[in-house]
Amino acid sequence: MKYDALLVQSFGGPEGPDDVIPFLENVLRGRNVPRERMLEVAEHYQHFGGVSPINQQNRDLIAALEVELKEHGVDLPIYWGNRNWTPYLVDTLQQMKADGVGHALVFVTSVFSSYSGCRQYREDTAKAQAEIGEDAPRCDKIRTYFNHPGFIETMTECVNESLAQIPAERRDAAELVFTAHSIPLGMSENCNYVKQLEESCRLVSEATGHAKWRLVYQSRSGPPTQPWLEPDVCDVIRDLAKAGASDVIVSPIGFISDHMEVLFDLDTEAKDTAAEVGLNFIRSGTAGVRPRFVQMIRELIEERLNADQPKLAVGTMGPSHDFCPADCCLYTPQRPRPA
Ligand SMILES: C=CC1=C(C)c2cc3[nH]c(cc4nc(cc5[nH]c(cc1n2)c(C)c5CCC(=O)O)C(CCC(=O)O)=C4C)c(C)c3C=C
Ligand SMILES: [Fe+2]
Ligand SMILES: [Fe+2]
Repeated sequence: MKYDALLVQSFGGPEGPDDVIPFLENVLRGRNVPRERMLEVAEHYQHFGGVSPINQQNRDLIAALEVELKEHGVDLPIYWGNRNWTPYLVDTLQQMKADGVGHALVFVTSVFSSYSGCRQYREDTAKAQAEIGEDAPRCDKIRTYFNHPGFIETMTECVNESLAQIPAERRDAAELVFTAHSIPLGMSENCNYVKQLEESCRLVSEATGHAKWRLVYQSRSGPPTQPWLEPDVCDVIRDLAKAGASDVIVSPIGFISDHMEVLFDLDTEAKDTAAEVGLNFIRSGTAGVRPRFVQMIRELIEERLNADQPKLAVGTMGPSHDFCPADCCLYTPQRPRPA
């Protein structure tokens, strides 16, 4: 297939204190999340000067990708558009149209398939295209990469670096805890989020040779009455300490960069919890601009440009679909019944 550009589609984040509340209002529009939770999360951002690192991380990823594509003769300009903050997707698509882009490949920064990480990005695109009108660039999302060797090797490298920080005599007993964004059970029922996460964790654990792992969740935002994926990382840290563990490695496999949910929910909250209960806490890295990860994105682009290119996947689930079926990652939130 012929494409004229790569679009990096992401979440967006505030770039200063005054951006925080309007950004969170964008994130939570139409969501069943108590206002108190929004204000609590706002405090996390204000802790860091109201600046989310996610935007700079996306700029860094794009710069690394530009070099990677050039070095391998892939001639595609790269654009960047967000859901919740500038540069907004609609403005980016408008610019792409002005630059003569007719058909773009899209790399979405969410790894695992869910409404928020898959379908909502496609809905964002359709909405922006409708606003622009008939000549809006066509956009094809690149398949999910949870079992691409480039993602698994990158996360394995991160976990191996963490294991190496634990004294050899304690290493085998260390608890490897993979984390991902919690989502409402009603959302997880209609997608392969948990299944894909379990497969990625299993593959990374196998590649590291460290069998003592579990998958837990973080960053829950729903009201207490709504069931979300559990257990929560901080509860698990407390339980592990009670059970006599000494070392815990926390690997945020659900995220590709150290954005606010990693810096606050793990590096602040989970780390403090571990300190309280006397556990040695090691936070493992995210993919960021690690070379194998950037190479993976180039490989995913090349397999779409060239039908002869192999579609790489490890484990038992095979490469995911290039085009999402009509019912992919559907979610219709249940509104709480009036009292
Ligand atoms: C109903 C589900 C979700 C609510 C409510 C929610 C609130 C919320 N999220 C953030 C910040 C981030 N969320 C990110 C990704 C993300 N969020 C959900 C679900 C809900 N979030 C999903 C399923 C995903 C996709 C999985 C993933 O990408 O990890 C991200 C990461 C974006 C990225 O890396 O591209 C951030 C950051 C806030 C501040 C918030 C409100 C309280
Ligand atoms: Fe989220
Ligand atoms: Fe999907």
